Amino acid sequence: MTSLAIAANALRKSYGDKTVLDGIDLAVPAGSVFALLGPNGAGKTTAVKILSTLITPDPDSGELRVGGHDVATEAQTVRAAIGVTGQFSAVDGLITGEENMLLMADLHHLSKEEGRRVTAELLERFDLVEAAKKPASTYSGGMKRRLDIAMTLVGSPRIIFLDEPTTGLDPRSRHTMWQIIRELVTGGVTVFLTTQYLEEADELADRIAVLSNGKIAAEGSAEELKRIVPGGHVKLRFTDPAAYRNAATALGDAAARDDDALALQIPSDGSQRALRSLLDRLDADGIEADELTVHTPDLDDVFFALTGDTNIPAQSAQSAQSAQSAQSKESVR
Ligand SMILES: Nc1ncnc2c1ncn2[C@@H]1O[C@H](COP(=O)(O)OP(=O)(O)OP(=O)(O)O)[C@@H](O)[C@H]1O
Repeated sequence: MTSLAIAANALRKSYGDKTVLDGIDLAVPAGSVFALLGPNGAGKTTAVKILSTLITPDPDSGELRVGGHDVATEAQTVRAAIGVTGQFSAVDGLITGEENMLLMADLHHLSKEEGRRVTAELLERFDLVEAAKKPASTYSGGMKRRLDIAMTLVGSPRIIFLDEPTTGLDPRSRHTMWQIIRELVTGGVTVFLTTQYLEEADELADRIAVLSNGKIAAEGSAEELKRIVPGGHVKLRFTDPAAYRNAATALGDAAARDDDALALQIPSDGSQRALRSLLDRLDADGIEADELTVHTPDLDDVFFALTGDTNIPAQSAQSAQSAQSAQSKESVR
């Protein structure tokens, strides 16, 4: 069984009479990327601050373990196991990038020699060698984020919290940051990421939780989440007009026709059961499509459905568990 890097049970936080986190559960397997997705003010930073021991949850919260340690009673041990970067960056703009790194090495009680070695290695890894002797205030947004992560890595954390790591970055810097995050995970680090960017969660996260009104409105892999909103369909393409007409007749009103493209579109959640039933119907009439494509809605659809004012119900715990991850976004037969 995979061990959990982060396990939160009924996590609650209120400010006065404003409930920010209304009893959320989190389970993040070690070595995975977990994305907490939510609109502005949803409580993402609050969750990161609690998990990283910067603030305490409400007393009626359940158990909260990070790196196997109880956040309430073993905060020091938790702090030693984690790294945090993001909106409350530790970068000091008045000193150089290298000095920031060396300061961090001091804080982690590395020897002078070891501190210099680790600093040089990380500056190299994050492409900051040229800028190393310049004040960090002169760095671009992307360079500051890279320095911030490099500083976090001085302590060799096993769990890293990245609070909106690419907000405000240009596309190239964003892709560099994604690459850095992927490499961290390859090295066995667990990444807890908050983001407002659906694309980012889709690119990086093994599991995504959508935070809305203080609750986890849905949780699953990107593919699982896409399947809980309407808009999914199966497309059948034909090259033979006769086969197309046969299929259109066999499926009747269930299929939307595109006579020019010889394509039929059938609403479907893309589940194995739905596909089997469709294929059975086609087989029964001896119809063979030249191409079958499953289209699932994208994460934007999910996000707006779950965080906006719509009639999509919140995902039940049971459907979250039973959602299958085998379905790829575009599975072509
Ligand atoms: N110290 C505080 N006192 C009172 N209210 C607070 C405090 N910190 C956060 N809040 C409120 O809690 C809510 C959640 O804030 P939080 O920063 O966690 O949201 P977020 O999802 O990270 O948003 P963003 O994407 O804008 O950073 C907001 O309404 C915020 O105003």
